[in-house]
Amino acid sequence: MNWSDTTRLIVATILVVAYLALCGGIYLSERRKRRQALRDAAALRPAADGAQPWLIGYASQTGSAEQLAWQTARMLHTAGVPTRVTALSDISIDDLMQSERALFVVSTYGEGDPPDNASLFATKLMNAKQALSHLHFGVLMLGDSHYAHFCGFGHTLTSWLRKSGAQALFESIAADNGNTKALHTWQHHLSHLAGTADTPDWQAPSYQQWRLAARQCLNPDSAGAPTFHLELEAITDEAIWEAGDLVQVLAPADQERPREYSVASIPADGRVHLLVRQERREDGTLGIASGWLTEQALVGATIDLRLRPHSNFRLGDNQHRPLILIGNGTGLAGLRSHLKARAANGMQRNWLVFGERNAANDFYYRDEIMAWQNQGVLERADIVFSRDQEQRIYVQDKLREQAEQVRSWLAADAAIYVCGSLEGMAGGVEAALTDIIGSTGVEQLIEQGRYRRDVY
Ligand SMILES: Cc1cc2nc3c(=O)[nH]c(=O)nc-3n(C[C@H](O)[C@H](O)[C@H](O)COP(=O)(O)O)c2cc1C
Repeated sequence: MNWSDTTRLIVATILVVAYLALCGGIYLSERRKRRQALRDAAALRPAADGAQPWLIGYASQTGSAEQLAWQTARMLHTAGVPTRVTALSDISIDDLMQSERALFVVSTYGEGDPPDNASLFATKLMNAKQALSHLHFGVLMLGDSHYAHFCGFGHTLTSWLRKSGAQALFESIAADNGNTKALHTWQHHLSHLAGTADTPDWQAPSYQQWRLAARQCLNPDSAGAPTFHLELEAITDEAIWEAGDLVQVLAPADQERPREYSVASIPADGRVHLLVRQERREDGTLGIASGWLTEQALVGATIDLRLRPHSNFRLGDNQHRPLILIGNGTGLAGLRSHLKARAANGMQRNWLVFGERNAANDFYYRDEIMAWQNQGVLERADIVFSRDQEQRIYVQDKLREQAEQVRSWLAADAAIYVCGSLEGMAGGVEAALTDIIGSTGVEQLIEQGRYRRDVY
């Protein structure tokens, strides 16, 4: 064996060992998660006497309703009431026929629409009256009264249950932005039903202090509103999050209404990155939260922030699949965190379809995106600038143009992640996908967890 053969052997051995260590790491982390899930389920297992579990269904986009559903289950469990917690889309008509008591914790999106993980339930079960006279139910409706259809889906669900003959255990409760009084009313009803004394209030979400470490305008001279890249450092606790997660920020001028932003970085960056567009109201004044983050707070200022796990938009089971990442404007934030995670994990089957106005001013993170293309982290990138040519083109037009590619990526088991504006983009993308793979195809993607959205 000559010298270069020995070197090759050493390098090959190191690569094999590194690969085995990586596989081992993934295996251990998956095993930890599985064990935690089993522990959660075991803690809430039905009582041995065969008592009928209460069904607790949640409809949740960004996790608040899901979290409250689990809190509800834990509280009932403590009182000796067995429960079964599940997303609305996983509830069948048989589940409802076999349950005597069901509690629903549901949020609302769009124009009074259900969150994605309830859309199948809404289209398949709620499209007709069912025979549910045996069922007793309670509904906690999460929403935001700034929207025209406040708690719209909660109300639609309540009236469908009533029309189907189910009996309300109490009036459905509307919680405006997680309002503590409404949550207390819900807890009070639960205690009463479970036959326990009122339990202590659930804690209002706690915020941590973060330092605004850097801020940069990404689109000087843009025809659109200024958009900023922000970097924040945790002052107190160690920060834990995953690609796809969100933050909630409290602006000093409005401590009642936190604003949500998608995180644009991964923990390995050491900082939470945000992509924030500066909003201006019609009278020319700055938006409360975006004005605070992009202008009034000085670099070095303390920001009240909390990280929110966004289970619907994390990679989860999709981490081994090819990804089609679609978005516009500040939606690039959520896609960037995924691309960073993919680059760190050596996953190269990624296709970015991103839209903004003009290449000259609005190509956020251009160098990074080009570098990902050169390094092969992005197998394909279609950056669409709507106003760089006579005829406006958008991400949905690009998808239609690339229909064959979309079909071939989906045939290779790809998952689709959409981040950005609800108005125009999200609906346009869904219509394009429906044209390309049919409505049954889209439904199947949703059912398989391969169509995830973080839209606002
Ligand atoms: C893009 C977007 C659209 C929303 N649309 C509505 C709406 O039409 N009506 C409403 O009451 N609340 C609306 N909300 C507020 C959510 O329902 C509310 O924040 C809820 O607590 C989210 O719960 P979740 O984390 O379980 O999804 C909207 C929130 C966002 C971000």
